[in-house]
Amino acid sequence: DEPVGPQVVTKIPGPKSQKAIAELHKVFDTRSLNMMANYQQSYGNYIADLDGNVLLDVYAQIASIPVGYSNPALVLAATSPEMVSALINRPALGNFPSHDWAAILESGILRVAPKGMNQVFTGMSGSDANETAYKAAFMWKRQQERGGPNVDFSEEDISSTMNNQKPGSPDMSIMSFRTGFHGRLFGSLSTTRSKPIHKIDIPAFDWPQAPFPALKYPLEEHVKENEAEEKRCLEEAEDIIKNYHNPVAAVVIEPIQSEGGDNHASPAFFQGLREITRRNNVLLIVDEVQTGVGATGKFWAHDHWNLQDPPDMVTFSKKAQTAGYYFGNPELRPNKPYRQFNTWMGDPARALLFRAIISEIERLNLVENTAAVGDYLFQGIESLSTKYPGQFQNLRGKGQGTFIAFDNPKRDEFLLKAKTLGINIGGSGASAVRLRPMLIFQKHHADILLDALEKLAKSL
Ligand SMILES: Cc1ncc(COP(=O)(O)O)c(CNc2csc(C(=O)O)c2)c1O
Repeated sequence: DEPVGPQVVTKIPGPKSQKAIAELHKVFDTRSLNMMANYQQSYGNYIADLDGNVLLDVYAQIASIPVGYSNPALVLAATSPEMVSALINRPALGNFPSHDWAAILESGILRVAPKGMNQVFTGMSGSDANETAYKAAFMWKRQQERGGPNVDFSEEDISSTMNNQKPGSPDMSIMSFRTGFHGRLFGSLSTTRSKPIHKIDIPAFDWPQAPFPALKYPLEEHVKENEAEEKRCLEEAEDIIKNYHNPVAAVVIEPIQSEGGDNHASPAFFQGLREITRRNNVLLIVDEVQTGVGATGKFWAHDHWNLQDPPDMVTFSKKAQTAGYYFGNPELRPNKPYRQFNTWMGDPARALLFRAIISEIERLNLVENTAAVGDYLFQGIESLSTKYPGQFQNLRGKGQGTFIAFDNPKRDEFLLKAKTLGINIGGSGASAVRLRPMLIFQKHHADILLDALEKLAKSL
Protein backbone atom coordinates (compact mmCIF):
# COMPACT_ATOMS: atom_id res chain seq x y z
CA ASP A 1 0.00 0.00 0.00
CA GLU A 2 0.94 3.63 -0.46
CA PRO A 3 3.00 5.08 2.46
CA VAL A 4 1.30 7.69 4.67
CA GLY A 5 4.04 10.16 3.83
CA PRO A 6 7.65 10.58 2.75
CA GLN A 7 10.54 9.42 4.88
CA VAL A 8 14.16 10.49 4.54
CA VAL A 9 16.56 8.43 6.63
CA THR A 10 19.91 9.07 4.92
CA LYS A 11 21.41 11.71 2.68
CA ILE A 12 20.46 11.01 -0.97
CA PRO A 13 22.08 9.07 -2.50
CA GLY A 14 22.69 6.99 0.62
CA PRO A 15 25.46 4.37 1.04
CA LYS A 16 23.61 1.49 -0.64
CA SER A 17 22.55 3.67 -3.56
CA GLN A 18 26.09 5.01 -3.95
CA LYS A 19 27.41 1.45 -4.16
CA ALA A 20 24.77 0.51 -6.74
CA ILE A 21 25.52 3.64 -8.78
CA ALA A 22 29.22 2.79 -8.84
CA GLU A 23 28.38 -0.73 -10.00
CA LEU A 24 26.04 0.57 -12.70
CA HIS A 25 28.53 3.17 -13.89
CA LYS A 26 30.86 0.42 -15.03
CA VAL A 27 28.34 -0.64 -17.70
CA PHE A 28 25.88 2.27 -18.13
CA ASP A 29 26.32 6.06 -18.21
CA THR A 30 25.09 7.33 -14.84
CA ARG A 31 25.99 11.01 -15.37
CA SER A 32 22.33 11.97 -15.86
CA LEU A 33 21.25 9.87 -12.89
CA ASN A 34 18.85 11.74 -10.61
CA MET A 35 18.22 8.96 -8.09
CA MET A 36 18.80 5.22 -7.87
CA ALA A 37 15.34 3.72 -7.34
CA ASN A 38 13.95 0.54 -5.85
CA TYR A 39 10.68 -0.05 -7.74
CA GLN A 40 9.83 -3.16 -5.75
CA GLN A 41 9.46 -0.82 -2.74
CA SER A 42 7.71 1.99 -4.65
CA TYR A 43 3.93 2.33 -4.21
CA GLY A 44 1.36 4.81 -5.46
CA ASN A 45 2.74 8.36 -5.48
CA TYR A 46 5.92 7.33 -3.64
CA ILE A 47 9.30 6.36 -5.06
CA ALA A 48 11.75 4.42 -2.87
CA ASP A 49 15.53 4.14 -3.07
CA LEU A 50 17.85 1.42 -1.74
CA ASP A 51 18.53 3.18 1.57
CA GLY A 52 15.00 3.28 2.97
CA ASN A 53 14.25 6.77 1.67
CA VAL A 54 10.70 7.15 0.31
CA LEU A 55 9.87 10.34 -1.57
CA LEU A 56 6.59 11.84 -2.75
CA ASP A 57 7.15 11.71 -6.51
CA VAL A 58 5.83 14.74 -8.37
CA TYR A 59 8.12 14.14 -11.36
CA ALA A 60 6.91 10.59 -12.11
CA GLN A 61 9.60 9.45 -14.57
CA ILE A 62 9.44 12.71 -16.55
CA ALA A 63 5.64 12.68 -16.49
CA SER A 64 5.35 9.03 -17.59
CA ILE A 65 3.79 7.26 -14.57
CA PRO A 66 0.00 7.78 -14.77
CA VAL A 67 -1.67 5.73 -12.01
CA GLY A 68 1.09 5.16 -9.50
CA TYR A 69 3.87 2.66 -8.83
CA SER A 70 2.94 -1.00 -8.29
CA ASN A 71 -0.71 -0.33 -9.11
CA PRO A 72 -2.61 -3.64 -8.47
CA ALA A 73 -4.81 -3.11 -11.56
CA LEU A 74 -1.68 -2.91 -13.71
CA VAL A 75 -0.20 -5.97 -11.99
CA LEU A 76 -3.33 -7.85 -13.07
CA ALA A 77 -3.00 -6.64 -16.66
CA ALA A 78 0.72 -7.39 -16.67
CA THR A 79 0.21 -11.00 -15.56
CA SER A 80 -2.78 -11.82 -17.75
CA PRO A 81 -2.53 -14.65 -20.32
CA GLU A 82 -3.18 -12.02 -23.03
CA MET A 83 -0.12 -10.05 -21.84
CA VAL A 84 2.06 -13.15 -21.65
CA SER A 85 1.30 -13.97 -25.26
CA ALA A 86 1.73 -10.36 -26.38
CA LEU A 87 5.13 -10.23 -24.68
CA ILE A 88 6.60 -13.54 -25.82
CA ASN A 89 4.93 -13.79 -29.23
CA ARG A 90 5.60 -10.23 -30.28
CA PRO A 91 4.03 -9.70 -33.75
CA ALA A 92 5.38 -7.77 -36.71
CA LEU A 93 2.02 -5.99 -36.74
CA GLY A 94 2.29 -4.74 -40.33
CA ASN A 95 2.58 -8.28 -41.64
CA PHE A 96 1.14 -10.59 -38.98
CA PRO A 97 -1.23 -8.69 -36.69
CA SER A 98 -2.78 -10.74 -33.88
CA HIS A 99 -6.46 -11.57 -34.45
CA ASP A 100 -7.45 -9.28 -31.58
CA TRP A 101 -5.31 -6.26 -32.53
CA ALA A 102 -8.35 -4.25 -33.75
CA ALA A 103 -10.21 -5.07 -30.51
CA ILE A 104 -7.18 -4.07 -28.42
CA LEU A 105 -6.91 -0.75 -30.29
CA GLU A 106 -10.65 -0.01 -30.14
CA SER A 107 -10.93 -0.86 -26.43
CA GLY A 108 -7.71 1.01 -25.53
CA ILE A 109 -5.85 3.62 -27.55
CA LEU A 110 -8.82 4.49 -29.78
CA ARG A 111 -11.24 4.59 -26.84
CA VAL A 112 -9.53 7.84 -25.81
CA ALA A 113 -8.90 9.16 -29.33
CA PRO A 114 -9.03 12.98 -29.54
CA LYS A 115 -12.15 14.52 -31.12
CA GLY A 116 -12.21 14.08 -34.90
CA MET A 117 -9.77 11.16 -34.89
CA ASN A 118 -10.52 7.50 -35.34
CA GLN A 119 -7.22 6.13 -36.66
CA VAL A 120 -3.84 5.55 -35.06
CA PHE A 121 -0.33 4.68 -36.20
CA THR A 122 1.45 3.08 -33.26
CA GLY A 123 5.16 3.25 -32.46
CA MET A 124 7.69 3.13 -29.65
CA SER A 125 8.47 6.54 -28.16
CA GLY A 126 7.57 10.20 -28.35
CA SER A 127 10.37 10.94 -30.80
CA ASP A 128 9.26 8.08 -32.99
CA ALA A 129 5.63 9.24 -32.87
CA ASN A 130 6.71 12.68 -34.12
CA GLU A 131 9.08 11.25 -36.76
CA THR A 132 6.34 9.12 -38.29
CA ALA A 133 3.76 11.94 -38.05
CA TYR A 134 6.18 14.19 -39.98
CA LYS A 135 6.62 11.50 -42.63
CA ALA A 136 2.84 11.17 -42.96
CA ALA A 137 2.65 14.94 -43.45
CA PHE A 138 5.29 14.98 -46.20
CA MET A 139 3.66 12.08 -48.05
CA TRP A 140 0.27 13.80 -47.78
CA LYS A 141 1.68 17.07 -49.16
CA ARG A 142 3.55 15.47 -52.08
CA GLN A 143 0.54 13.31 -52.90
CA GLN A 144 -1.59 16.44 -53.07
CA GLU A 145 0.97 18.20 -55.31
CA ARG A 146 1.07 15.14 -57.59
CA GLY A 147 -2.68 15.37 -58.08
CA GLY A 148 -3.97 12.77 -55.69
CA PRO A 149 -3.33 9.29 -54.25
CA ASN A 150 -3.78 7.53 -57.58
CA VAL A 151 -1.15 9.53 -59.47
CA ASP A 152 2.01 7.47 -59.49
CA PHE A 153 5.57 8.57 -58.69
CA SER A 154 7.52 9.98 -61.64
CA GLU A 155 10.71 8.41 -62.94
CA GLU A 156 12.51 11.48 -61.63
CA ASP A 157 10.97 10.95 -58.16
CA ILE A 158 12.24 7.40 -58.17
CA SER A 159 15.77 8.04 -59.40
CA SER A 160 16.43 11.26 -57.46
CA THR A 161 15.29 9.84 -54.13
CA MET A 162 17.90 7.11 -54.33
CA ASN A 163 20.48 9.90 -54.25
CA ASN A 164 18.65 11.72 -51.43
CA GLN A 165 17.88 14.51 -53.93
CA LYS A 166 14.66 16.36 -54.78
CA PRO A 167 12.03 15.98 -56.12
CA GLY A 168 11.97 12.38 -54.82
CA SER A 169 13.43 13.50 -51.49
CA PRO A 170 11.72 16.90 -51.39
CA ASP A 171 13.01 20.14 -49.85
CA MET A 172 10.00 20.45 -47.58
CA SER A 173 9.94 21.34 -43.90
CA ILE A 174 8.15 21.08 -40.58
CA MET A 175 7.74 24.37 -38.74
CA SER A 176 8.17 24.18 -34.97
CA PHE A 177 8.42 26.84 -32.25
CA ARG A 178 11.36 28.30 -30.34
CA THR A 179 12.03 26.44 -27.05
CA GLY A 180 9.84 23.56 -28.26
CA PHE A 181 10.85 19.95 -27.63
CA HIS A 182 9.75 17.09 -29.90
CA GLY A 183 12.41 14.40 -29.45
CA ARG A 184 15.95 13.47 -30.34
CA LEU A 185 15.80 11.41 -33.52
CA PHE A 186 16.78 13.29 -36.70
CA GLY A 187 13.45 14.77 -37.82
CA SER A 188 12.17 15.28 -34.30
CA LEU A 189 15.53 16.75 -33.26
CA SER A 190 15.40 19.26 -36.12
CA THR A 191 12.11 20.51 -34.65
CA THR A 192 13.49 20.49 -31.08
CA ARG A 193 14.70 23.97 -30.11
CA SER A 194 15.10 23.90 -26.35
CA LYS A 195 18.77 23.30 -25.46
CA PRO A 196 22.02 23.22 -27.48
CA ILE A 197 23.15 20.06 -25.64
CA HIS A 198 20.37 18.16 -27.39
CA LYS A 199 21.52 19.23 -30.87
CA ILE A 200 25.27 19.89 -31.05
CA ASP A 201 27.21 17.69 -33.53
CA ILE A 202 24.06 16.24 -35.08
CA PRO A 203 23.20 17.27 -38.68
CA ALA A 204 19.85 19.04 -38.89
CA PHE A 205 17.29 19.75 -41.58
CA ASP A 206 16.91 23.35 -42.77
CA TRP A 207 13.49 23.76 -41.14
CA PRO A 208 11.99 26.97 -39.67
CA GLN A 209 10.96 27.94 -36.18
CA ALA A 210 8.41 30.52 -35.11
CA PRO A 211 8.41 32.44 -31.83
CA PHE A 212 6.30 30.95 -29.03
CA PRO A 213 4.46 33.57 -26.94
CA ALA A 214 6.40 34.82 -23.91
CA LEU A 215 3.50 35.59 -21.58
CA LYS A 216 3.68 37.81 -18.52
CA TYR A 217 2.21 36.66 -15.19
CA PRO A 218 -0.17 36.86 -13.47
CA LEU A 219 -2.18 36.60 -16.68
CA GLU A 220 -5.06 38.69 -15.37
CA GLU A 221 -2.69 41.65 -14.88
CA HIS A 222 -1.23 41.50 -18.41
CA VAL A 223 -4.21 40.75 -20.67
CA LYS A 224 -3.57 43.36 -23.37
CA GLU A 225 0.21 42.78 -23.43
CA ASN A 226 -0.19 39.02 -23.70
CA GLU A 227 -2.80 39.32 -26.44
CA ALA A 228 -0.41 41.51 -28.42
CA GLU A 229 2.43 39.02 -27.89
CA GLU A 230 0.30 36.12 -29.12
CA LYS A 231 -0.82 38.15 -32.15
CA ARG A 232 2.82 38.96 -32.96
CA CYS A 233 3.76 35.27 -32.79
CA LEU A 234 0.84 34.21 -35.01
CA GLU A 235 1.70 36.83 -37.63
CA GLU A 236 5.32 35.67 -37.68
CA ALA A 237 4.22 32.02 -37.88
CA GLU A 238 2.00 32.75 -40.89
CA ASP A 239 4.76 34.76 -42.56
CA ILE A 240 7.14 31.79 -42.23
CA ILE A 241 4.55 29.33 -43.55
CA LYS A 242 3.97 31.56 -46.57
CA ASN A 243 7.60 32.42 -47.35
CA TYR A 244 10.08 29.87 -45.99
CA HIS A 245 12.37 28.65 -48.79
CA ASN A 246 11.68 25.01 -47.92
CA PRO A 247 7.88 24.82 -48.16
CA VAL A 248 6.23 23.99 -44.86
CA ALA A 249 4.16 20.79 -44.95
CA ALA A 250 3.08 20.85 -41.31
CA VAL A 251 3.36 22.78 -38.06
CA VAL A 252 4.13 20.97 -34.81
CA ILE A 253 3.37 22.49 -31.41
CA GLU A 254 3.02 21.43 -27.77
CA PRO A 255 -0.08 22.63 -25.87
CA ILE A 256 2.34 23.59 -23.08
CA GLN A 257 6.03 23.70 -24.02
CA SER A 258 7.39 21.34 -21.39
CA GLU A 259 11.16 20.86 -21.76
CA GLY A 260 11.33 24.48 -22.86
CA GLY A 261 10.28 25.69 -19.42
CA ASP A 262 6.49 25.23 -19.13
CA ASN A 263 5.53 27.94 -21.60
CA HIS A 264 1.79 28.46 -21.96
CA ALA A 265 -0.40 30.19 -24.54
CA SER A 266 -4.14 30.90 -24.59
CA PRO A 267 -6.82 28.85 -26.36
CA ALA A 268 -7.23 31.88 -28.67
CA PHE A 269 -3.59 31.51 -29.74
CA PHE A 270 -4.08 27.87 -30.70
CA GLN A 271 -7.41 28.59 -32.41
CA GLY A 272 -5.61 31.28 -34.40
CA LEU A 273 -2.84 28.85 -35.30
CA ARG A 274 -5.38 26.28 -36.49
CA GLU A 275 -6.99 28.91 -38.73
CA ILE A 276 -3.57 29.83 -40.16
CA THR A 277 -2.66 26.22 -40.97
CA ARG A 278 -6.08 25.64 -42.56
CA ARG A 279 -5.96 28.70 -44.82
CA ASN A 280 -2.38 27.92 -45.86
CA ASN A 281 -3.09 24.25 -46.57
CA VAL A 282 -0.53 22.92 -44.08
CA LEU A 283 -1.19 20.29 -41.43
CA LEU A 284 -1.34 20.90 -37.68
CA ILE A 285 0.39 18.31 -35.49
CA VAL A 286 -0.24 18.67 -31.74
CA ASP A 287 2.47 17.04 -29.65
CA GLU A 288 0.73 15.68 -26.54
CA VAL A 289 3.59 13.43 -25.50
CA GLN A 290 4.07 15.23 -22.18
CA THR A 291 0.72 17.06 -21.75
CA GLY A 292 -1.53 14.16 -22.77
CA VAL A 293 -3.45 11.54 -20.73
CA GLY A 294 -5.13 13.69 -18.12
CA ALA A 295 -2.32 15.79 -16.60
CA THR A 296 -3.93 19.18 -17.44
CA GLY A 297 -7.37 18.26 -16.10
CA LYS A 298 -8.62 17.22 -19.58
CA PHE A 299 -7.72 13.91 -21.17
CA TRP A 300 -5.89 15.79 -23.93
CA ALA A 301 -4.51 19.24 -23.18
CA HIS A 302 -5.74 20.56 -26.52
CA ASP A 303 -9.31 19.79 -25.35
CA HIS A 304 -8.97 23.11 -23.48
CA TRP A 305 -8.89 24.92 -26.86
CA ASN A 306 -12.42 23.98 -27.92
CA LEU A 307 -11.31 23.77 -31.54
CA GLN A 308 -14.19 23.56 -34.03
CA ASP A 309 -11.65 22.25 -36.53
CA PRO A 310 -9.57 19.45 -34.87
CA PRO A 311 -5.81 19.10 -35.41
CA ASP A 312 -4.71 16.82 -38.27
CA MET A 313 -2.56 14.59 -36.04
CA VAL A 314 -1.97 14.25 -32.29
CA THR A 315 1.17 12.47 -31.06
CA PHE A 316 1.30 10.70 -27.70
CA SER A 317 3.61 8.58 -25.52
CA LYS A 318 4.83 8.79 -21.85
CA LYS A 319 1.76 8.17 -19.63
CA ALA A 320 0.25 6.10 -22.44
CA GLN A 321 3.24 3.71 -22.15
CA THR A 322 2.80 3.13 -25.84
CA ALA A 323 3.23 5.81 -28.52
CA GLY A 324 2.04 6.95 -31.89
CA TYR A 325 -0.06 9.49 -33.72
CA TYR A 326 -3.83 9.77 -33.99
CA PHE A 327 -5.48 11.06 -37.15
CA GLY A 328 -8.90 11.20 -38.78
CA ASN A 329 -8.31 12.13 -42.42
CA PRO A 330 -8.00 8.88 -44.43
CA GLU A 331 -5.67 10.76 -46.83
CA LEU A 332 -3.08 10.58 -44.06
CA ARG A 333 -2.77 6.86 -44.71
CA PRO A 334 -0.06 6.80 -47.44
CA ASN A 335 -1.34 5.73 -50.85
CA LYS A 336 0.66 2.50 -50.81
CA PRO A 337 1.67 -0.04 -48.15
CA TYR A 338 5.29 -0.21 -46.92
CA ARG A 339 5.72 3.57 -46.99
CA GLN A 340 5.00 4.05 -43.28
CA PHE A 341 6.31 0.74 -41.94
CA ASN A 342 8.74 -0.92 -39.59
CA THR A 343 9.26 -4.30 -37.96
CA TRP A 344 6.92 -4.00 -35.00
CA MET A 345 4.62 -1.03 -35.92
CA GLY A 346 3.79 -0.66 -32.23
CA ASP A 347 3.62 -2.94 -29.22
CA PRO A 348 0.53 -4.96 -28.17
CA ALA A 349 1.97 -5.46 -24.67
CA ARG A 350 2.16 -1.72 -24.10
CA ALA A 351 -1.22 -1.19 -25.73
CA LEU A 352 -2.71 -3.70 -23.24
CA LEU A 353 -1.07 -1.83 -20.37
CA PHE A 354 -2.47 1.49 -21.64
CA ARG A 355 -5.91 -0.12 -21.84
CA ALA A 356 -5.66 -1.05 -18.16
CA ILE A 357 -4.51 2.51 -17.37
CA ILE A 358 -7.51 3.95 -19.22
CA SER A 359 -9.83 1.67 -17.22
CA GLU A 360 -8.20 2.81 -13.97
CA ILE A 361 -8.55 6.48 -15.04
CA GLU A 362 -12.26 5.94 -15.76
CA ARG A 363 -12.88 3.82 -12.63
CA LEU A 364 -11.41 6.47 -10.32
CA ASN A 365 -12.42 9.54 -12.36
CA LEU A 366 -8.78 10.59 -12.39
CA VAL A 367 -8.98 13.33 -15.03
CA GLU A 368 -11.60 15.24 -13.01
CA ASN A 369 -9.59 14.45 -9.86
CA THR A 370 -6.50 16.01 -11.45
CA ALA A 371 -8.49 19.11 -12.40
CA ALA A 372 -9.81 19.53 -8.85
CA VAL A 373 -6.57 18.75 -7.02
CA GLY A 374 -4.73 20.97 -9.51
CA ASP A 375 -6.95 23.92 -8.63
CA TYR A 376 -6.39 23.26 -4.92
CA LEU A 377 -2.62 22.99 -5.40
CA PHE A 378 -2.45 26.12 -7.57
CA GLN A 379 -4.27 28.14 -4.90
CA GLY A 380 -1.92 26.79 -2.26
CA ILE A 381 1.18 27.82 -4.21
CA GLU A 382 -0.44 31.16 -5.07
CA SER A 383 -0.71 31.99 -1.35
CA LEU A 384 2.88 30.86 -0.81
CA SER A 385 3.98 33.16 -3.64
CA THR A 386 2.38 36.08 -1.77
CA LYS A 387 3.97 35.06 1.52
CA TYR A 388 7.43 34.46 -0.04
CA PRO A 389 7.72 36.89 -2.95
CA GLY A 390 10.49 35.91 -5.37
CA GLN A 391 10.37 32.21 -4.54
CA PHE A 392 7.46 31.25 -6.79
CA GLN A 393 7.82 33.63 -9.74
CA ASN A 394 5.60 33.47 -12.83
CA LEU A 395 3.35 30.86 -11.26
CA ARG A 396 1.60 29.24 -14.23
CA GLY A 397 -0.76 26.45 -15.13
CA LYS A 398 -3.97 27.79 -13.56
CA GLY A 399 -6.85 25.64 -14.77
CA GLN A 400 -4.36 23.20 -16.29
CA GLY A 401 -4.76 20.45 -13.69
CA THR A 402 -1.53 19.70 -11.83
CA PHE A 403 0.57 20.81 -14.81
CA ILE A 404 1.88 23.71 -12.76
CA ALA A 405 5.25 25.46 -12.78
CA PHE A 406 7.00 28.46 -11.29
CA ASP A 407 10.46 30.01 -11.55
CA ASN A 408 12.89 30.07 -8.67
CA PRO A 409 16.20 31.97 -8.86
CA LYS A 410 17.98 29.07 -7.14
CA ARG A 411 16.12 26.32 -9.00
CA ASP A 412 18.82 23.63 -8.91
CA GLU A 413 19.39 24.12 -5.19
CA PHE A 414 15.61 24.12 -4.71
CA LEU A 415 15.31 20.71 -6.41
CA LEU A 416 18.21 19.20 -4.47
CA LYS A 417 16.91 20.47 -1.14
CA ALA A 418 13.42 19.19 -1.97
CA LYS A 419 14.78 15.65 -1.83
CA THR A 420 15.98 16.15 1.74
CA LEU A 421 12.37 17.10 2.57
CA GLY A 422 11.07 13.94 0.94
CA ILE A 423 9.91 15.36 -2.40
CA ASN A 424 11.13 14.25 -5.84
CA ILE A 425 10.49 17.22 -8.11
CA GLY A 426 11.80 18.19 -11.55
CA GLY A 427 12.94 21.31 -13.36
CA SER A 428 12.51 22.52 -16.92
CA GLY A 429 14.10 25.23 -19.01
CA ALA A 430 16.46 27.70 -17.40
CA SER A 431 14.77 28.31 -14.05
CA ALA A 432 11.39 26.54 -13.90
CA VAL A 433 10.32 24.13 -11.21
CA ARG A 434 7.72 21.94 -12.88
CA LEU A 435 5.11 19.75 -11.24
CA ARG A 436 4.33 16.45 -12.98
CA PRO A 437 2.44 14.44 -10.35
CA MET A 438 0.53 11.29 -11.22
CA LEU A 439 -3.21 11.30 -11.86
CA ILE A 440 -3.73 9.62 -8.46
CA PHE A 441 -2.26 12.67 -6.67
CA GLN A 442 -4.84 13.73 -4.04
CA LYS A 443 -5.39 16.75 -1.80
CA HIS A 444 -3.49 15.16 1.08
CA HIS A 445 -0.49 14.73 -1.21
CA ALA A 446 -0.85 18.38 -2.21
CA ASP A 447 -0.75 19.33 1.49
CA ILE A 448 2.49 17.38 1.94
CA LEU A 449 3.95 19.11 -1.13
CA LEU A 450 2.78 22.58 -0.03
CA ASP A 451 4.31 22.05 3.40
CA ALA A 452 7.64 21.16 1.80
CA LEU A 453 7.46 24.10 -0.62
CA GLU A 454 6.94 26.45 2.33
CA LYS A 455 9.96 24.97 4.15
CA LEU A 456 12.03 25.40 0.98
CA ALA A 457 10.87 28.99 0.50
CA LYS A 458 11.89 29.77 4.08
CA SER A 459 15.28 28.13 3.80
CA LEU A 460 16.45 29.45 0.40
C1 LIG B 1 6.57 17.14 -25.80
C2 LIG B 1 7.51 16.00 -26.07
N1 LIG B 1 7.56 15.48 -27.31
C3 LIG B 1 8.39 14.45 -27.61
C4 LIG B 1 9.22 13.91 -26.66
C5 LIG B 1 10.13 12.75 -27.04
O1 LIG B 1 9.70 11.60 -26.41
P1 LIG B 1 10.75 10.43 -26.12
O2 LIG B 1 11.40 10.11 -27.43
O3 LIG B 1 11.72 10.96 -25.09
O4 LIG B 1 9.88 9.31 -25.60
C6 LIG B 1 9.19 14.40 -25.33
C7 LIG B 1 10.08 13.76 -24.32
N2 LIG B 1 10.32 14.44 -23.10
C8 LIG B 1 11.56 14.50 -22.59
C9 LIG B 1 11.82 14.92 -21.35
S1 LIG B 1 13.47 15.00 -21.05
C10 LIG B 1 13.86 14.44 -22.56
C11 LIG B 1 15.23 14.31 -23.04
O5 LIG B 1 15.41 13.62 -24.09
O6 LIG B 1 16.13 14.92 -22.42
C12 LIG B 1 12.73 14.17 -23.29
C13 LIG B 1 8.32 15.48 -25.03
O7 LIG B 1 8.28 16.01 -23.79
